[in-house]
Amino acid sequence: MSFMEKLKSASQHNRSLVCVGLDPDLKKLPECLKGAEHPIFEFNKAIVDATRDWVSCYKPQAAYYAGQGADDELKMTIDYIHEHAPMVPVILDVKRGDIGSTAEMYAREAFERYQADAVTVNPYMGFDTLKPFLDHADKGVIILCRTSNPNSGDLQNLMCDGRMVYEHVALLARDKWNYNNNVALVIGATYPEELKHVRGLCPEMPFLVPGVGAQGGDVEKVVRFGCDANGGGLAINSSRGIIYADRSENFGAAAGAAARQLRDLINSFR
Ligand SMILES: O=C(O)c1cc(=O)[nH]c(=O)n1[C@@H]1O[C@H](COP(=O)(O)O)[C@@H](O)[C@H]1O
Repeated sequence: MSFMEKLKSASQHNRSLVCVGLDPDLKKLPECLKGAEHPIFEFNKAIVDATRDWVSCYKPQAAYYAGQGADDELKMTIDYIHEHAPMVPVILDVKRGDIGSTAEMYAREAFERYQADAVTVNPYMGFDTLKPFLDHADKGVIILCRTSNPNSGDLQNLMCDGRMVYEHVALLARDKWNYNNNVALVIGATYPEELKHVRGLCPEMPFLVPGVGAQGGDVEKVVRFGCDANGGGLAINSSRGIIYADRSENFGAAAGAAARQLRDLINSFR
């Protein structure tokens, strides 16, 4: 099954637009996991076990694994999701972007080494740097468009040929880069007006929307402005807001409850 089919099917089956971000920081893990051989994996495993019925996808952020020397635990986590939550796709959030020959290797890293269903990419260097990802027709390629961070407008809102840079990205994604129907866009929940605008430009494209929870994005606006005509088309990510819902030994159950609560809140606006 392709990423797009998997995302749709998990979203329908679990009636959920929630993406759980697996961004484990060793310093924030519950005491009960300290001293475990693979604490990050054990943490993720409990989060996945508790949340898999309430989500449409998972998104491990690669920096948390690379920065803490835990590449093996990233691989173990993705393998675990494929085995124990096989209908739920995995987005490897690594925001890649480099010249074509290097991008080929990054695509191999995401899709062959880690067996991710989708990857996040940075379009700053242009089409040839995205092509090695886009050519994998069954994999999702999720392109940064209007990101959630405070200074995202520095470049993304610059006017150029009568449009802002992020609008150019949305139009290129819609008209030139989506030749395998495997493209999605990242739009931050912290910029709901831009989300509405990009939905107008790209009525059918799925959007990954990070920035609810810890970054304070407004869930109601995200849903009302971002859904497609069928009330779907969004993967709304929360990482810290779900994985650290409780930092005692009860963390798994608390994450499950937080994911379910976010799912229900989102659904109440659909
Ligand atoms: O591509 C992303 O996922 C992403 C894009 C963006 O514009 N903003 C953003 O926060 N993210 C990621 O989404 C997650 C947000 O985490 P929380 O703020 O803890 O929910 C992190 O993994 C970020 O790297």
